[in-house]
Amino acid sequence: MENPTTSKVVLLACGSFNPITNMHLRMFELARDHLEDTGQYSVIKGIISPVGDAYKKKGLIEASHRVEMARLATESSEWITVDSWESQQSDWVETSKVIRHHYEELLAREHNRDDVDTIKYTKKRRIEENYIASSVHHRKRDGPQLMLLCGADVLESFGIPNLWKQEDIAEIVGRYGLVCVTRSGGDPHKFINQSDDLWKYRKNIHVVHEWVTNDISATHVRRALRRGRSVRYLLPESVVRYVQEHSLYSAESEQKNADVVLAPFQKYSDASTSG
Ligand SMILES: Nc1ncnc2c1ncn2[C@@H]1O[C@H](COP(=O)(O)OP(=O)(O)OP(=O)(O)O)[C@@H](O)[C@H]1O
Ligand SMILES: NC(=O)c1ccc[n+]([C@@H]2O[C@H](COP(=O)(O)O)[C@@H](O)[C@H]2O)c1
Repeated sequence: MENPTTSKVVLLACGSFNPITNMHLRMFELARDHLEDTGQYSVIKGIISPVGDAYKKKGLIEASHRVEMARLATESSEWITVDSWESQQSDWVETSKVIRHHYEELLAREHNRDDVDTIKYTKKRRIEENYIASSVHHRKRDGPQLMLLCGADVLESFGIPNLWKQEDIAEIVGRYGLVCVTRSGGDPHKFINQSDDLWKYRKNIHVVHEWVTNDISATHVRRALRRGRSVRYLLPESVVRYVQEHSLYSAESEQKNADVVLAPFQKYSDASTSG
């Protein structure tokens, strides 16, 4: 049964997922436990959104493979899903726009649910229209919240000059909210403290401490694969099989986009640091 005192949350993780690792999946579990422990939130869904090919990061293999691996990895999860909308766009989509897209989808889904509920309700009890309208309004206010889920490296990347637009950071953190999982070497609390912009929105930033030092990274996995080393237990078994079947990640694939001088996400000229 839904607890009426908690806010429903959908977690959205954006990244290359090149390939998806066990740590990406663990990040969702850690975030859900952390938010639900506060007694204020109930996490209803997790969305993995792999970036499109136009991101042009070095070594980024085709989105179709990355999406498929993420699908295999989440097959057994009851709440983590994969969404390919971002990966199918021909141009790179800034993260703020990806969040906006998913938020609109959530609202549309809620709206449809409200419509169905309203019809059922009217049929059953024939309550006056204005009462129904007010209950629909109430539900909207209590609709799910969308939060961006990321590792501490992404939060700290907010401080890299010309990487993120200041208004995008304000929108992501101020309007939606952020759940940030610690990663070895980083100190998100210190970073938030040193940034005036982030400090302003500190109540919307949930830092989740990962006590088990776990530095699995996709970079490490790709390196092991091109050296013919085992990646078992770093990735879900189904993903290990997929990588083998399609002979993914070689010295050659690591050179993809190596000649791209400035990738699209590095091209802002009007951006400034997060303060
Ligand atoms: N070990 C980890 N601990 C915490 N967060 C992580 C970890 N690995 C990945 N993440 C987070 O998962 C999201 C997607 O990550 P991404 O696809 O860039 O993986 P990555 O392992 O950092 O990749 P790469 O090594 O290719 O840069 C990011 O928010 C990233 O910070
Ligand atoms: N300005 C922006 O919106 C911006 C800048 C850099 C990275 N990103 C996003 O952050 C994620 C980072 O992923 P990687 O760490 O794999 O590069 C990607 O989803 C990327 O689209 C967004």
